[in-house]
Parts: sequence; C-alpha cells; structure tokens
Amino acid sequence: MATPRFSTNDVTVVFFLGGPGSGKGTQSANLVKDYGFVHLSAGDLLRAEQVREGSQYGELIREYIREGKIVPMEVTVALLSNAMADSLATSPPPAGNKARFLIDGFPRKLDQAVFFEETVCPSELVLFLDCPEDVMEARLLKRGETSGRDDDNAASIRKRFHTFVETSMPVVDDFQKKDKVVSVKADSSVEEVYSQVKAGIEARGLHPR
Ligand SMILES: Nc1ncnc2c1ncn2[C@@H]1O[C@H](COP(=O)(O)OP(=O)(O)O)[C@@H](O)[C@H]1O
Ligand SMILES: O=c1ccn([C@@H]2O[C@H](COP(=O)(O)OP(=O)(O)O)[C@@H](O)[C@H]2O)c(=O)[nH]1
Repeated sequence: MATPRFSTNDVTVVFFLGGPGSGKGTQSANLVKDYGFVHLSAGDLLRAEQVREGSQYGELIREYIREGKIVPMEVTVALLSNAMADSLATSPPPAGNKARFLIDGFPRKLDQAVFFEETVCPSELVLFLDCPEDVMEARLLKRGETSGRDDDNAASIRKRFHTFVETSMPVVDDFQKKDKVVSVKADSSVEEVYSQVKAGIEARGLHPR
C-alpha cells in the first residue's frame, strides 16, 4: 500500500462534514482562531481552481458544482494535498507542535475518504454538523442573496441535498462505526453551536492553542 504523503506524527487532520448550509464555514473561522487550525475548504479550493487562468478543469468544475455533483476526486485531493504542503512550507506550526488542518466539506464520498487517508494523511476525527434540511435551505437562500455562488439557488440546493443524503451521509456513518465522529446539533445560534463544537472536540483531546 502507498505511504501517505504526510505522517500523523507531524500533522493532525480533522474532517469537517455537514449538509450544505449547516454552518461549516462559519464555525471554521472560530476553530481557526482558538485552536490554531489551518482551514482548507474543498469547495473554496475548487472554486479558485475553476477561475484559475490556464486550469484544464475550469469548465468541468463549474458544471459539477452547479449540478450539486461531486467533482472527480483526483482533482480535489490534489488541491487539498498541495494546499497542505504549501501551508507547511510557508507557515509551519509553532516548534514542538503538530500542524492542524481542518478539512471543510470533504470527503463527500466513501472512495474519497479511503483515497485521501491512504495517499495524503489519515484523519484524527470527524466533526459533523447535524442540521435539518428546512433550516439549511433557508440559510442558503439567504446566503444566495449576496454570495454570488452559482449553486445557492433553489434548484441547485435541492440537488446538493440529494447528493448529501445519498452519497455523503454514508461517509459520516462509516466514520461513526469507527467511533471517530463528534456530532453537534447545528440549528441553534452560531454561539450555541460553537460551544457544543468546543465541548465535543475537547472531549477528544483537542485543546486551544
Ligand atoms: N448557527 C447559525 N444560525 C444562523 N445562521 C447561520 C448559522 N451558521 C451559519 N449561518 C449562516 O448560514 C449560511 C450558511 O453557513 P455556512 O457557514 O456558509 O455553511 P456551510 O459552509 O456548511 O455551507 C451563512 O450565510 C451563515 O452566515
Ligand atoms: O470535496 C468536494 C467538496 C465540494 N465539491 C463541490 O463543491 C460544491 C460546494 O461545496 P462547499 O463545501 O463549498 O459548500 P456547501 O455545499 O457545503 O455549502 C459541492 O456541492 C460539490 O459540487 C466537490 O465536488 N467535492
């Protein structure tokens, strides 16, 4: 079997999952501030690649995102892996500490989870935001008024929910069987959700930095 690019002796990877609009990006900002995570959003990396001059994947990414489908994993995993390497090279963690990566919105499919853990780095735990669809839908429609995102419209949102239930929840269920999931109810205020997030990860031994 291939050796992962990064060792868990040097790097702590936390996957951050939850439906579209569950609040991953919002809570990530808090976690970066208090726990020294480097935040890597798979969706943000894909959107940046989509508009990068000379990218051979621009059109493909645009189409997949609008349809709420999952971009072929080789593209996403390469973007994440290279972003981790860049971060380690340009802003390494304080001496004697492991680098902490919060990988937001990934893995969204079981084969992506397996491929990432085999070739990039095994995860330490999975943080999951559990939010009802009607709440997520209302948040996304509101976000769509200003986000400029192609996929924050009613038709794309419906497709994203479908992909989440059919394809991404099995990833959460699989990690749950391995007892790696911290699950937090995400339909209350930002502050309330964050206090549950903190309690959940600290119970797993991750402390502020
Ligand atoms: N707990 C919350 N209560 C109300 N609105 C929220 C909450 N968390 C996030 N939001 C808002 O909902 C929208 C989706 O949140 P975001 O963090 O972008 O979700 P995700 O990254 O999971 O798609 C954003 O406009 C955000 O400001
Ligand atoms: O690993 C990933 C992460 C995201 N996406 C695509 O990017 C979109 C937006 O994802 P993001 O995490 O930015 O937003 P969310 O849907 O969670 O609000 C998804 O619907 C997918 O089309 C993908 O293909 N692979």
